[in-house]
Amino acid sequence: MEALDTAVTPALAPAVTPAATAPGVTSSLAVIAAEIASALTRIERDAATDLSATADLVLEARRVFVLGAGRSGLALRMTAMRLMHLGLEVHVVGEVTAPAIGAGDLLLTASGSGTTGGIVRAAETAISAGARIAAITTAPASPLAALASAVIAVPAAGKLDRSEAASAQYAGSLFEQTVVLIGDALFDALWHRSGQSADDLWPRHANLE
Ligand SMILES: O=C([C@H](O)CO)[C@H](O)[C@H](O)COP(=O)(O)O
Repeated sequence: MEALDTAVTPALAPAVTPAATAPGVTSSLAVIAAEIASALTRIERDAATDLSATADLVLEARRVFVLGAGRSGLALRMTAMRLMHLGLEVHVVGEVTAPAIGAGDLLLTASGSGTTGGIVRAAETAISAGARIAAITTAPASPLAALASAVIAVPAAGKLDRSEAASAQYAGSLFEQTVVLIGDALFDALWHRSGQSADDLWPRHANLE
């Protein structure tokens, strides 16, 4: 037990700001809520944003593949689940059951930087195979965006993404939060277009614990 304490202590050492003077969780939550609202509002006003085109690409696709690295990928998995609930054939790239992508398929990607090597290479491969790309990114001039048929440009760069950070949060946190909400907005719009009721979708929810 003593050895464990010794190992953990150095990780806690940088916390030099007394808890009483540091912003509390409630304060941080208010900042995050304001940042999300600002980023999503600015998406609506951004002429480069292609929300409707992305929804159309999803509807037109034979199958939808989703791909993102790290937290961007985790956020996009939530969208993958909802699109499956909608009745679409959806695959998470990297899962053992994901088949080869091909003509008529859509690769829906999320990358804050738009430069993550594995994502860009996968997009190039997908295009070679005849698929189309949709990209959610903070960087509309990035290599990933250049490959995409539709780009949802989110003003959500974090402190490690670019020098002119749009967010006070750590790294890609704001971007990753918006990916979840953009995915929910895509789902919501597509759900209404589908004419299905909530009851129609419910049987597609996982029933194995
Ligand atoms: O997990 C991530 C990191 O913690 C930033 O918050 C990123 O999502 C991951 O590194 C992928 O980067 P991007 O492709 O630039 O989103």
